[in-house]
Amino acid sequence: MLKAGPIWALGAMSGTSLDGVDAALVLTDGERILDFGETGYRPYDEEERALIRAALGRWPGAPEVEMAAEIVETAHAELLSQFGAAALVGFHGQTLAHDPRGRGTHQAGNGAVLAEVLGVPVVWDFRSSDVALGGQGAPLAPFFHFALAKRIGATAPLAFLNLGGVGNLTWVDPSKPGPESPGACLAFDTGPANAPVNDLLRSRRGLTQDTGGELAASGTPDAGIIADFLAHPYFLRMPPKSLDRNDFNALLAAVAPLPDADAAATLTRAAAEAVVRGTEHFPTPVERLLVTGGGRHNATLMTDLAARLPCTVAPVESVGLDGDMLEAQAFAYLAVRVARGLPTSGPTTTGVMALVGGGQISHPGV
Ligand SMILES: Nc1ncnc2c1ncn2[C@@H]1O[C@H](COP(=O)(O)OP(=O)(O)OP(=O)(O)O)[C@@H](O)[C@H]1O
Ligand SMILES: CC(=O)N[C@H]1[C@@H]2OC[C@@H](O2)[C@@H](O)[C@@H]1O[C@H](C)C(=O)O
Repeated sequence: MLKAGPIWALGAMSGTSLDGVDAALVLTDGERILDFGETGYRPYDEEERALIRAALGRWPGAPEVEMAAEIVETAHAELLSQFGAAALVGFHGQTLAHDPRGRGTHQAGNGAVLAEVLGVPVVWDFRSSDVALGGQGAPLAPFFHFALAKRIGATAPLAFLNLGGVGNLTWVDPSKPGPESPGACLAFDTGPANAPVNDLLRSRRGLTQDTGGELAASGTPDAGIIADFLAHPYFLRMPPKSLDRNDFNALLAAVAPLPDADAAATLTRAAAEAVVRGTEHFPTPVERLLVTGGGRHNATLMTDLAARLPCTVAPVESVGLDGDMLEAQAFAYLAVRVARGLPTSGPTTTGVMALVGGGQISHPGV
């Protein structure tokens, strides 16, 4: 087991929006964050993205999954081998299917392969043991969010919102001693965030995203579709709770008859409303919501949120953090926690029965 004391760990995340791999160095002892280091990004090209997309919703054993895993491993090896100083790697992989109370959760990419290529220990498969112990296996960033709240000197409860393919919220109380302390964190997925609008732009216009939320800004949200969406039982379910990228495909189907701009406006407003519903589960109100993930670049989504929430809504850059790299940094931090035998999730972040340290460690040459 890793001894106490800070090390530079390299985290890597390939998120549900399928844009590419983010990587970032963090100096941490698995409790405190002492510094942030170099970052990098390796986009998937069109062919790679199409092959990963073809594996979504499939499980190990399917040829599409093997193909996706190879792409994920190669992209990570290319990106991570450019970093020098890491003593440990945290490799999330690419979620292809997530069904925690059914077939489980699967992130493509084998950490043992990466450990060989990189010549350093790799922590990976972060979600399976949480699911095996009755948890959702997601979200896992909350313990890192707690450490971030401490690092920025927060003393009152605040929330982090990640707007990736799916959205997730973490409420944290930084006055508690650690993320595993009772009452320190509450976390859950809010609903679809960028994934539906990306899928719309891809199918209607051959684009990857609604840059700046400009198309959505030029349309009118369909109130009936949003009301139907918000009637989904997911929003009333008590957290912790998590989602698969494709759990809300019905929303995308519902906007099919609308013109492009109205469809984009509807999907964007739905993402914002899902977050608002999420905040209703907070144990206490927060004064600020710090937004990370690519959706913070979507001005329409950010305006929709600010107009509907009683607190300050600001990108994490407002407190000196990097919203494009936060999740990669999270997996660097979590890797050190795994290596030190510290928990990475608990009953209030994933609904797991007890505190659990997810992840297996692969060493090179073994
Ligand atoms: N300038 C922009 N304007 C609008 N949307 C943007 C912009 N930049 C990024 N995005 C959105 O953010 C997405 C990428 O976000 P991010 O990298 O946080 O997602 P992810 O990490 O793949 O997802 P997850 O957190 O669900 O795993 C893009 O696919 C796009 O939808
Ligand atoms: C199963 C899975 O990969 N979930 C992702 C996804 O993307 C956002 C949201 O859904 C969150 O639950 C999670 O990722 C972040 C990094 C997390 O685990 O905190």
